[in-house]
Amino acid sequence: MKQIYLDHNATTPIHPEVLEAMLPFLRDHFGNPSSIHWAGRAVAGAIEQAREQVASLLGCRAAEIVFTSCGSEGDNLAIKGTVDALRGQGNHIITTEVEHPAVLETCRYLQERGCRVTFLPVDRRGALDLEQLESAITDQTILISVMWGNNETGNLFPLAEIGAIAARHKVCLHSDAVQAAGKLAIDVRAAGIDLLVLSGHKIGAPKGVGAVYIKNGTRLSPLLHGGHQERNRRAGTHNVASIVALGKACELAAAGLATYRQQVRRLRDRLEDGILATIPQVHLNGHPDRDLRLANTLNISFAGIEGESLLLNLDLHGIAASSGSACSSGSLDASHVLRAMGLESSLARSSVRFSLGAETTEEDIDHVLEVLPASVQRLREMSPVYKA
Ligand SMILES: Cc1ncc(COP(=O)(O)O)c(C=O)c1O
Ligand code: FES
Repeated sequence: MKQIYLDHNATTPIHPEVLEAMLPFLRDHFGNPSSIHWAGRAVAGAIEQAREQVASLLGCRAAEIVFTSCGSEGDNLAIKGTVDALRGQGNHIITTEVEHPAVLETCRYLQERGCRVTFLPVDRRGALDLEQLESAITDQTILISVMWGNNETGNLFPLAEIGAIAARHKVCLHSDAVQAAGKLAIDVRAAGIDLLVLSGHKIGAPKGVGAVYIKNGTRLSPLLHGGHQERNRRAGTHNVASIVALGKACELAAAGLATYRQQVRRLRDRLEDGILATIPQVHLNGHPDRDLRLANTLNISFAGIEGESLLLNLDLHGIAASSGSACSSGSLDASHVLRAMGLESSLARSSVRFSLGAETTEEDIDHVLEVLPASVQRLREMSPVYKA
């Protein structure tokens, strides 16, 4: 059976050129980049090259990039590191109700320890009210944290406008760009961002590596204490091969950005149009303006059925998709993102996320469009709650 992978927001396959780039660092170059001898020097240069490659994707300087073990670590570092460094200045954080758990749970953790956190609501489309954001700022506010692209709906947030607000009030701005980096153009300087997080496994590098952009001059305490790696901002011997891979993945993403967006967007729109045209009682979750969503993401609720049942059904046909985020699959709770958008709980539980990738083909999409209507129909016929 043909396998069709439409869960790229959960993780992506390693790009063949990325694998090629990292292999010598697993096989031959084993040195510790902090060592001064030949074995260390052989890998230290590769780490610095990777730093340049990541910086170039984001429009910053290499010295402003710190490597981490994943996107979640990056978000923890950005948020806890700011709160710790700016302890004397204030204790209020502004974020949104639709962040990834790496941000939400970090903020809740800090809330239990005395921080005040404002979780901004979103409207039915999943959009923020920027006036509400601005009026939430007080003289105690030390951090605004808003994601660039939402992992479940693909919704994009206007970081440049938020950057202007943050600058006006001189508040530090963090963005979780794990889903956006490598999928669309990001210029951290133009957007006025102080801290930005990305993760390797969403863009063709392996799992377990990420990076944080820390604007020159930003006050940030480290999360990991120990050695002097990463200019004292992140202790721990470098994961050399994965860092090399992340650098290569960023280089490839930067070079292929326009093609990726165009190609993936065309296929995503084909899937979206096909579903809306052939299946009754479906609800698009996310911004109706497709320009305001990640080009690869489509989130749809199929009234009357459980998203999980539909996923199992699709899986029998070799189609991999997901309901919301990978880390909460298996949980029966409706997605916090869809609930924040005001979707009633049964409709939220009937949602399925399709996230395409660079290797997705037109045949893949057509196959899904062949299988999906009959699967939905069959599940609805068995459903005690569905009314045609
Ligand atoms: C928006 C967002 N932030 C953070 C993360 C966490 O990244 P990582 O899996 O590298 O820890 C993810 C991964 O699902 C994500 O989608
Ligand atoms: S950690 Fe990846 S989806 Fe939650």
